[in-house]
Amino acid sequence: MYHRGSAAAIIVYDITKEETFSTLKNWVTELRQHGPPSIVVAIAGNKCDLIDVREVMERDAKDYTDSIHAIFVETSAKNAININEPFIEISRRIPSTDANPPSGGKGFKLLRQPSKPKRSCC
Ligand SMILES: Nc1nc2c(ncn2[C@@H]2O[C@H](COP(=O)(O)OP(=O)(O)OP(=O)(O)O)[C@@H](O)[C@H]2O)c(=O)[nH]1
Repeated sequence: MYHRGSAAAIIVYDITKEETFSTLKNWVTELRQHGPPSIVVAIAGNKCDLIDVREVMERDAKDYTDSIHAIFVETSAKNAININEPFIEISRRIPSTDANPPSGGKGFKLLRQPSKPKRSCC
């Protein structure tokens, strides 16, 4: 896992494999110990279309993610369920890096600087 300078991390487990949820907890511990202190963590329980073979209960995953203040969502990459949601929530939680935005919040125009006249030796 490479996390130096990261603003956010999404950790994915497979809801049909309990061991992937246990492994995820190790990654969270690693992130908390060595990752940036303000990193936003999102946990995605993938393959939520396979509820018949579910091994990780949604309630258990939610309780755990609440305890570590992480974003939680169950996803299905196969059926395109909740794929955008973690990204949207992450973008809400990442603090703005611009402490002094332009007044009015309407942005500003980048203007071309008048080029300095070239000096010539003769
Ligand atoms: N039913 C279902 N299958 C999925 C989903 N996402 C991935 N898969 C399938 O799971 C298998 C592994 O997908 P990969 O993208 O290779 O994921 P991986 O983490 O490398 O592999 P595993 O951990 O072994 O699942 C492939 O057969 C995918 O088609 C999903 O949301 N639902």
